Amino acid sequence: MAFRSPVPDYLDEIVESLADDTNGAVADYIPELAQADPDRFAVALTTVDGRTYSAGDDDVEFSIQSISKPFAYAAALTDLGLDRVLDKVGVEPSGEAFNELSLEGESHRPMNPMINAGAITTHHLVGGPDCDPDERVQRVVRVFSALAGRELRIDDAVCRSELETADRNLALAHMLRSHGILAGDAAQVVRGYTEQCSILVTVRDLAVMGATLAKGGVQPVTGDAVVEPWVARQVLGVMTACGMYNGAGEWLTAVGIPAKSGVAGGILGALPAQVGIGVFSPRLDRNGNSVRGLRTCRRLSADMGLHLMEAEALGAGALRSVHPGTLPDVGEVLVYELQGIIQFRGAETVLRELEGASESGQPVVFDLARVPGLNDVGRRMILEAMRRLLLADRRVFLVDPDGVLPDPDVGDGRRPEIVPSASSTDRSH
Ligand SMILES: NC(=O)CC[C@H](N)C(=O)O
Repeated sequence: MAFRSPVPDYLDEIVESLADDTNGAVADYIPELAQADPDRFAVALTTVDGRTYSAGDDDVEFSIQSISKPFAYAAALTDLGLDRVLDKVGVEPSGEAFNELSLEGESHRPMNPMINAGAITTHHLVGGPDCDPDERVQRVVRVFSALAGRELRIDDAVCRSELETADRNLALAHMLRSHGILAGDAAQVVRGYTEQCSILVTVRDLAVMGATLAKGGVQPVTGDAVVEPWVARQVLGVMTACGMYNGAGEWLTAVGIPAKSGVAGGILGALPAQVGIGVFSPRLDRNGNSVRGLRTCRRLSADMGLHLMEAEALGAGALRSVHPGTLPDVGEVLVYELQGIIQFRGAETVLRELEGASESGQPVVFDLARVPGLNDVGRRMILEAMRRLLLADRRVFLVDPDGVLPDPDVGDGRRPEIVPSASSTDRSH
């Protein structure tokens, strides 16, 4: 029998075991959402290397609603840069409901882009101040589609229905205009924001979009760099601080997955460097979060250790061994054999070991054959180690069969000498 991964079985089990929780109620302040089938339930998980697992009603589309907020924020950051966005919208949790007019004291900036006041302002920032309103919505749809890796569309019925009852958002927009935060026509901006909220997604779309944030802006299936790494980081930071409205502190400690919910019943999760998560179940709790969606996230966090603050030995053992070896025409060398992804923590163990090593003057070999990659800090720290060794007149060699340290210029034009490998004499681990 063919091997089957237990991951989809695990997701099936979650859906089965939570299916009979019928607590909560579908949102009815948007008439069209009140029509939703309350029993729908789906979960999807996408790894940062692009594999999606899903269970339940994973092909049912629903309107993205407030889950559009982090992605529109990403688009605004991309279009205007951090400073111009921060000028208009803050990054502090409001501790209030999503539709409160939570403005900061002096600046009158909305507290953050995850509440409606901030999201309406953010929508208007997309494309810059001179962007035509329809073009702005098109830009939002394009960015969301690139994140999801497929052409997304707006549900006109949901949009029309919400616009008929949009007094609250219109009021927010007018207040924002009166404070000079919002420049556009209030009705026009609310229309655009509502269209943005009416974009249809499935849990699989959300999981992939979340995985894109978790992967520093690179869509894990298409490989496209949809947003820059600093944008993904900024968005995840804001989701962590403000994503779950008034429950932010409880959520961060108990679940620890940067997340965003929407009133149609969707929840987006994104755990940096690991996974994106999408859940859908229309019955909501008092805060407007999907009841089964929240429980699903709790299960994933508890069962799979998917928690931001989980400090398991990531990057441990970066220095696999230090051992004497020989190189043809060179003779005795000291081999530093590295392994795993090299980040600050791993590189630091290498630097520390070099510091402790005797002043033998022996040539040093950095063996990266077991290193799949270095992040920017890891790369700079290893190159700096090489630079200091070269300055001290040590010969430095690099074993890098996979080219994980391309162009190893140590900063002053000097480079380590490239060798295929050093044969070890006495291996001592
Ligand atoms: N929390 C939500 O999903 C709210 C989104 C909805 N479109 C609104 O603005 O009211």
